[in-house]
This record gives sequence, C-alpha cells and structure tokens, in this order.
Amino acid sequence: MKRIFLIGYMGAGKTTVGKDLAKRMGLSFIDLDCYIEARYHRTVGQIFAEKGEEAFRDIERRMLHEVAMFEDVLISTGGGAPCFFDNMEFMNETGLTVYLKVSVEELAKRLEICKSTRPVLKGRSGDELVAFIAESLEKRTPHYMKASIVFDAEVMLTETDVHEISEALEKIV
Ligand SMILES: Nc1ncnc2c1ncn2[C@@H]1O[C@H](COP(=O)(O)OP(=O)(O)O)[C@@H](O)[C@H]1O
Ligand SMILES: O=C(O)C1=C[C@@H](OP(=O)(O)O)[C@@H](O)[C@H](O)C1
Ligand SMILES: [Mg+2]
Repeated sequence: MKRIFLIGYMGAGKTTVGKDLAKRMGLSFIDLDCYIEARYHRTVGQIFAEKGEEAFRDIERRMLHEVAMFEDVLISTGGGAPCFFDNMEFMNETGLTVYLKVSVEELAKRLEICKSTRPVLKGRSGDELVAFIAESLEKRTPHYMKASIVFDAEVMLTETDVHEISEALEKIV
C-alpha cells in the first residue's frame, strides 16, 4: 500500500507536479484543497472569507484525516497544512512525506501571477509580497524539513525529472 504526501510552500508546484507524479506511479491523485472545495461546496477563498483562517485550518485538519484513509494515493496538501496542529507528525505516521523546496525569489515570481486564488496573499505585491513570503517561509521551514524526502523544485520539473522522482520514490514506498 502506497500513500505519499506532497508538501511545500504555496507555488512550489504541489498541485501541478503531484498530478503528473501520481499518474506516472499509477496512484490515485487527491489535491487536499480541491477535496475540501468539493466537500464544502465552497472555494478555499470563500471559506476564508466566510469563516476565517482558524475555521479553515480545522476543516483542513479534518479533511487531511479523511483523505489519509485512502490507499495507493498521492495527496498534494495546501502549503499551510504541515504547519498546524500535529498534521506533519500525522502525515509522517500514515505515509511518505515529500517536500518540494523552492527559493523565496522563485516563489515570489510564481505567486505574483497566481496569488489571487490564495487568500493568505491577498493585497500583497512587489517587495511586500517578497518580504511576506520570506518571513512565513522561515517560520514554516522547520515543519517542512520534517519530511522524509526533500526535492529541489526550483526549476520547472520536466517529464524526465518527474520520471526520476517517481523512480526514486518507487524504491522507498
Ligand atoms: N516547477 C515549476 N516551475 C515554474 N512554475 C511552476 C512550477 N511548478 C508550478 N509552477 C507554476 O506555479 C504556479 C503554482 O503551482 P501549483 O502547482 O498550484 O503550486 P502549489 O500547489 O504548490 O501551490 C502555477 O501557475 C504553476 O503553473
Ligand atoms: O499556504 C497556505 O496557507 C495555503 C495554501 C493553499 O494551497 P497551495 O499551497 O496549494 O497554494 C491553500 O491551502 C490556502 O490558500 C492556504
Ligand atoms: Mg496547490
């Protein structure tokens, strides 16, 4: 039975890479944010706006436990998931955790384009966005570094990279 959790900061590529990696490894793919949105009939943005971040983190924790019941699955989590409650320990107990590591500068470049779907980044741009990412990544890194495996995801991962990662993971899971 295989269960892999992809973790990392917003914009690291968890959703994008996760989908390809799952396909390559013959595993089902679940994106935790998409799962939450389907279960609650609300976008992540709507949940933040209507209930606030604290309520979102409770929901996220509950849904993480729900998806961790699935077998032969690759789960891409949201960037904050490993950093609240005992979520990181829980993932390490129930599956293999893989951290996609990207620098502040590269994250800022990617997130400047797609920040609108991420309520945590609302209203931030330019230098302020870079400073926010730097500060929150520093706080989150100790959680991310509890992952079993760390992959450098600084450059766009090619099909060959995904193939290599899947082969490396196949040896472990
Ligand atoms: N390795 C990469 N290099 C460049 N851009 C990427 C890479 N991975 C993802 N992206 C882009 O970054 C954005 C965020 O990717 P996404 O998969 O949603 O990240 P996450 O789920 O970690 O927040 C998307 O616009 C995606 O196309
Ligand atoms: O880092 C975070 O706090 C968040 C990351 C998002 O997921 P992605 O990492 O897939 O963008 C999503 O769960 C929510 O907007 C909060
Ligand atoms: Mg995502």
